[in-house]
Amino acid sequence: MIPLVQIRDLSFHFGERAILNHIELDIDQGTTGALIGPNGAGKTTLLRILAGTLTPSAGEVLLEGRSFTNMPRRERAKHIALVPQSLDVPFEFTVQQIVEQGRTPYLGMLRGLMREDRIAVDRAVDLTDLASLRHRIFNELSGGERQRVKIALGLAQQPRLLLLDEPTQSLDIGRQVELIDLLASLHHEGVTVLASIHDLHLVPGNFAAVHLLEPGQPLVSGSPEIILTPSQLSRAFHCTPGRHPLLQEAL
Ligand SMILES: Nc1ncnc2c1ncn2[C@@H]1O[C@H](COP(=O)(O)OP(=O)(O)OP(=O)(O)O)[C@@H](O)[C@H]1O
Repeated sequence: MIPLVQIRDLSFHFGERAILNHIELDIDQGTTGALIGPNGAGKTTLLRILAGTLTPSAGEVLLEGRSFTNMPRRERAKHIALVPQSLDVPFEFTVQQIVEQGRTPYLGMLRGLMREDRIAVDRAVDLTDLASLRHRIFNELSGGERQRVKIALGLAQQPRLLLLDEPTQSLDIGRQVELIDLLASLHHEGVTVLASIHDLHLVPGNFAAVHLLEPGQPLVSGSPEIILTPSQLSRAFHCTPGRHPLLQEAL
């Protein structure tokens, strides 16, 4: 079966600086992947390329074998949604209004929200347990509450691939577990998930595949048992073995 997404020999430069070099990656339909790597390795950059908000300098991204780069932006947004690290909301938008923005790719010039749009928004609100916050102002929410709103916004797009950029950032441990449970329920609904993540202890048991990105290096992919070894992590994160609990024994 053809992978949902294929990244082929992809490189990316910011000006003269090479950030991603010759990246190869297949993402199979219905899988959950964790994208890990040290600060500055290019995880956000890779997610943004996958979401279509950055264009690769070389190589290509294929969605079910079709060029993703040449697909109209609106069409791309129906397949792949990115939950960013932060969301700047300049006005006093409510949670409901923000989540409704996820329907933008489906709206025509003269077409407001239709029944199917409201169903998708309600479903996203339910999955992220936001019903009680629906009428609150986004900018007045806590970091953890905002995180759930960003995810609901992505879910309202009804993507086949949901990308999340450090989704556990600013979540307490209870909310981290809720997030992991939410990703598991999305997985059961057939949504493919790729999340960049620094909390490596959350990876085993919750993500089937791990993709390790080091600056300027090819992406290394495998199961958590293969990738999350003390020797591999201490090399990738430039940390002496034994100096961090995660580097003392396999996760
Ligand atoms: N707009 C930009 N212009 C120039 N360089 C940039 C720009 N955005 C990011 N970079 C650089 O690209 C590199 C990769 O950044 P990126 O945010 O993708 O890394 P990351 O792996 O997500 O890091 P972190 O774990 O710290 O979030 C970094 O060195 C960063 O400074």
